[in-house]
Amino acid sequence: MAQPFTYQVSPMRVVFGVGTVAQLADELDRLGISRALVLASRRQQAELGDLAELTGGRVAGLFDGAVVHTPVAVTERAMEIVRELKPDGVVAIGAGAATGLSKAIALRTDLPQLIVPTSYAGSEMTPVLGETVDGVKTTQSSPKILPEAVIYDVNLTVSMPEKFSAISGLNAIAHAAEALYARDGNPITSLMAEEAIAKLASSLPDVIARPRDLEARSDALYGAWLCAVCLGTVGMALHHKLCHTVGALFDLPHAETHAVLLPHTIAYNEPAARDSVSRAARALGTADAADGLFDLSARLGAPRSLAEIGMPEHGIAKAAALATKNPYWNPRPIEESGIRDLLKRAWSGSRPQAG
Ligand SMILES: NC(=O)C1=CN([C@@H]2O[C@H](COP(=O)(O)OP(=O)(O)OC[C@H]3O[C@@H](n4cnc5c(N)ncnc54)[C@H](O)[C@@H]3O)[C@@H](O)[C@H]2O)C=CC1
Ligand SMILES: O=C(O)/C=C\C(=O)CC(=O)O
Repeated sequence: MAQPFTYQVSPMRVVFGVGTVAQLADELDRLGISRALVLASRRQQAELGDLAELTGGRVAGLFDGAVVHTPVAVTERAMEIVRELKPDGVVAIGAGAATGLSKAIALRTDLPQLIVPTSYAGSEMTPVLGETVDGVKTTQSSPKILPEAVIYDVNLTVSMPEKFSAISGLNAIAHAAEALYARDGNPITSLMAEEAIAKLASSLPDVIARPRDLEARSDALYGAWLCAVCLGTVGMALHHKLCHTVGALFDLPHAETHAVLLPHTIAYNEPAARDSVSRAARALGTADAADGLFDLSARLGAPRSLAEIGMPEHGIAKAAALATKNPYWNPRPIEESGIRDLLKRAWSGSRPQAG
């Protein structure tokens, strides 16, 4: 018998393809944006050329100070520019850091947002924003945070360094993997999650081998988009909570933290969500999802230990205590001693175990 479920689709326009950034001016018109604040790094500005030309003159100003984990101090600097220039919309061209800043501005102003993602992080599809103050990330969800439109241009992902592409792809896979056992999961999201994991698991090795291959890049971006839809549709669980806790506490790189922790959090949850986790294994083409993810990381040359990405060993106990203080819903009860053991294994890069 089918499980009862609720399924709600986000009001979001998506344009996907190769060279789609050329449609930026048309998409701005659709949203009624004629004076955009553009959030883009110098590297992206150089890659895109003349932004005034690309947007048909619809630029009020530029801000290139977005950083990972959306610190409120950076948002306040950007808000000064918003108050000064009075733009009628925000355009973020960049990876998750630029998207996070755009969402933080939209939360405060309700300005419409158009996002052009350049990594596989997936924030552009979600009404979720995590903001950081003094090493603590607080996550909230609001319809104001959800971007109105997204242009996925495969060309803009080609410059993503190979190693970061793999790591960012594992961040995306985490969204789909957790969607399979989400409390508010539903059949459509699960179908997308399986397809997403399979697409990324098969395309990421090709992206590493041939980073300029548009077919591999296109498959990876398509998989990342599906993962992002999953994250935008259902709630997060232990894996995301743990990443946010250790990421903000020790200022760890976001996607790398996901890549290291994913096999361990999936192993922890597997005894309580066998059917869902077996769908992830099927998508990976392995008998065991946690082992399959651990092996995929090795194959992609992604980091496999928290030590390697800068977490101090003495931080394990503090992180376990913090992660269990205000936990997200999770299929398996979140127990501090179990999480401490999980973090010990992830810190040293040991093979995942249910614990
Ligand atoms: N709220 C949400 O739903 C989500 C939020 N996030 C947030 O996004 C942030 C992480 O985003 P990421 O994309 O992982 O990292 P990021 O935005 O920090 O970018 C990482 C690095 O990759 C480089 N890069 C990205 N795309 C590139 C390209 N095409 N060519 C060359 N270099 C490129 C960037 O310049 C940067 O140096 C975090 O703050 C995280 O919390 C991530 C996923 C979902
Ligand atoms: O961890 C993720 O990839 C998903 C959500 C967030 O990063 C939340 C945020 O900090 O914006």
